[in-house]
Amino acid sequence: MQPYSFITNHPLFVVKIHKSKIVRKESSHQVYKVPKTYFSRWTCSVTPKSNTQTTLREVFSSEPKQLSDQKLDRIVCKFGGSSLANAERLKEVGKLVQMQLEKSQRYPIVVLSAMGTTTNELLQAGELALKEGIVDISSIRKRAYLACEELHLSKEDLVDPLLTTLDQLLLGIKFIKELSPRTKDYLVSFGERLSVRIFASYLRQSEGLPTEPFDAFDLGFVTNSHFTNADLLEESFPRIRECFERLVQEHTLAVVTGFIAKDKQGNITTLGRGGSDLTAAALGAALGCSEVQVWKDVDGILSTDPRIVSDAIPVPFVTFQEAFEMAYFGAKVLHPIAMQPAMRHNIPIRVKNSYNPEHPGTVIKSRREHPSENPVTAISLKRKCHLVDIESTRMLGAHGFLAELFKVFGERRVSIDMIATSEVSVSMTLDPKAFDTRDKEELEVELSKIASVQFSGEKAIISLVSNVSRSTEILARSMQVLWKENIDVEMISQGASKFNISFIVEDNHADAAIRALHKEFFRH
Ligand SMILES: Nc1ncnc2c1ncn2[C@@H]1O[C@H](COP(=O)(O)OP(=O)(O)O)[C@@H](O)[C@H]1O
Ligand SMILES: N[C@@H](CC(=O)OP(=O)(O)O)C(=O)O
Repeated sequence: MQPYSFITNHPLFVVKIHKSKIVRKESSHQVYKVPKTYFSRWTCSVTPKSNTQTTLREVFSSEPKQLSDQKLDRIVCKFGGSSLANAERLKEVGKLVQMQLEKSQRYPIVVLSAMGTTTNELLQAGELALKEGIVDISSIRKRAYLACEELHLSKEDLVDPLLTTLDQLLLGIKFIKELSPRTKDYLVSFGERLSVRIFASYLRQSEGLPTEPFDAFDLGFVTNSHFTNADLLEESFPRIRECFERLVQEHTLAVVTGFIAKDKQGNITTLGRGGSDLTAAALGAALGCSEVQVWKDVDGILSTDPRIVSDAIPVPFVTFQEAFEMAYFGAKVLHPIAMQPAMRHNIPIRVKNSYNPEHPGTVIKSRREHPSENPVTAISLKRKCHLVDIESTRMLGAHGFLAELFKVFGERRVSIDMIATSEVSVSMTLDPKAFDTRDKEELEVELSKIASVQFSGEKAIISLVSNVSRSTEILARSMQVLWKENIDVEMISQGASKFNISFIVEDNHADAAIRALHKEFFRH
């Protein structure tokens, strides 16, 4: 089928419309070239549902919908693991979904992560099977069974088939002694696949809602094969739209797995930790929804990590770029890439608290209507980064040095976060998540061919997401504060991003630095 094809819901015919000149003639289908006045560049195949005299003209008597520009008058509501810890929380989330339904009179599209810490437990179970030869899914089984019992659902039909397959997968890991990134993705997919089935069943049986669970890969989510951190392919967007229109009726409340997708070979992939936010934003963008709501356990995006500063305050508004900088530089609250589809299609994201639904939370939009008085919007922290100091062994100013350097990192898919250069030396920080000991050894060997290299671990990047047009003030106040705290700044990056000023400090000074800076900009 062509990517843009869709099926109309005519009562008398199954009508498949294809954006192509020629449609393969299937035995049971009559193929019609539709008159230009109805669908320019569209052809269709029509299968009568029953013996009927209805003419084609009647089938196409209404104006065709323009698939690509059409907006869907629904919102996407994503609930993360922190909102789905147990049966009680699932009931609360059920209430929030009903509230949304009453408010808008439209079924929201619900995206769910795995319940609580299931993803971590699945990964631990994989490691245990690999390293100790022990197959143990008791914590995962217990959570799923407890939820079924408390929600009065039959565990035999709902979760047992998935748990049996999970058991077999772990046995496979134990015997084959292999836990490749591909297997890891298959392993963690059980978390989201369990949660959507339990929640959809609960809403259907207890609340009488027309709910159906969907695995995101059945709704068109296609990625490349970078297992554990796969990129959503552009072709997913028209596919999602086509699948959604075909599989989800107007009166269906769809509950979709976050985080997981499939590659073109049909292997299950994941979008990176926290990737359900991206699933929600991609669905919202593909379907032209009016809003994407991301429900967490905090009152929106806070001025800094609440685990370091307990009185961090909610930020009512941030731009997409600011949210991206925050997320990329460590604020765990949102997946860094999630902003991209929403930003491209100009769909606002609202971060809300499922434990405090009355709070307005944070709105993320393209543009700020009024400049904020505070030059700093929020402070984020990325810990345990590696700092690499590289000095060219070639003569001063040799061209192509930086290009060669970046090629070494690019080939190993190691991303560089911050960078500072002088004539012959370069210092950079590396994302700890995309970098392991083997990468380090390989990088050392390759880089030593063109430069002298020194790695030092245990660094932290502190990022002030801010109005950079006030950078002199921000830098002066920040340096003063850090100087008083006796904290050395090892590197500064300012100016490259219009929304971010970053400093490198020793990791063991990071908490003190964040507290001092937060006090200076938010609590003075
Ligand atoms: N700047 C920040 N604003 C809000 N939350 C933050 C921030 N930085 C870190 N966090 C942490 O992010 C958590 C929410 O993200 P996460 O656990 O991924 O939610 P979920 O699993 O519900 O998607 C919060 O509980 C909070 O501890
Ligand atoms: N369950 C996955 C995906 C996810 O997005 O989770 P959460 O929404 O709870 O951050 C993870 O733990 O990474």
